Amino acid sequence: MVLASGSPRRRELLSGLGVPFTVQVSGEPEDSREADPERLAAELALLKGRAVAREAAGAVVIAADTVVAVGADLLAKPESAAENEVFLRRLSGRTHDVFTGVAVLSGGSEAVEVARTAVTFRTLLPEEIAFYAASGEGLDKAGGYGIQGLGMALVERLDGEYSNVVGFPLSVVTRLLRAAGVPVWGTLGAPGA
Ligand SMILES: Cc1cn([C@H]2C[C@H](O)[C@@H](COP(=O)(O)OP(=O)(O)OP(=O)(O)O)O2)c(=O)[nH]c1=O
Repeated sequence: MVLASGSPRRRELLSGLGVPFTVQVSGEPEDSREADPERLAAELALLKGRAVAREAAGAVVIAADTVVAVGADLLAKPESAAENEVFLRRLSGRTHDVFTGVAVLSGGSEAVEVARTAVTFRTLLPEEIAFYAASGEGLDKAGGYGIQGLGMALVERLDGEYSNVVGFPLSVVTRLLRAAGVPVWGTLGAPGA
């Protein structure tokens, strides 16, 4: 199995599934004009997977992409602490959606699925926004926060899978890998599950 991702969070979560893997990142920039966040997450996950599958014949390749959507806006990774503050002001006191697309490619077949989690932020004080942005934690993360870190303190409520927000929805990952013949936690599961 090959993980087509440079994300340390994905590596860590995949490590827990009991299946050996290597990491290979294509380095090709992903590009899409898709405006719908769910379809975008699926498309980018597939593009990342395909770029690596071309160079990893015979392997099962898994890739993912996380998209944060608030209203009609998509929040990518903030490029500076100042932009991170703008993102946090946008997220404060409201609910946004986190979509992660997971693509599994093996032997010429492709499967892709998207998980969605609704995340509600509490209303943040301006000082809290400045403090969190200055920590730098949000800079390499879609939406500008990390729920697995200090960013946990920003979140009031979750509706959906936690691991999806971290960037690797384990229910989807497990299902797609088993369907591709990878024995997650030592089993392929019930037939047709
Ligand atoms: C919202 C949120 C995002 N993130 C991360 C998950 C992803 O790593 C990142 C979204 O960017 P992605 O483009 O999905 O992934 P990536 O660039 O980190 O890695 P690669 O393309 O090589 O697979 O944001 C968190 O770690 N915690 C969070 O709470």
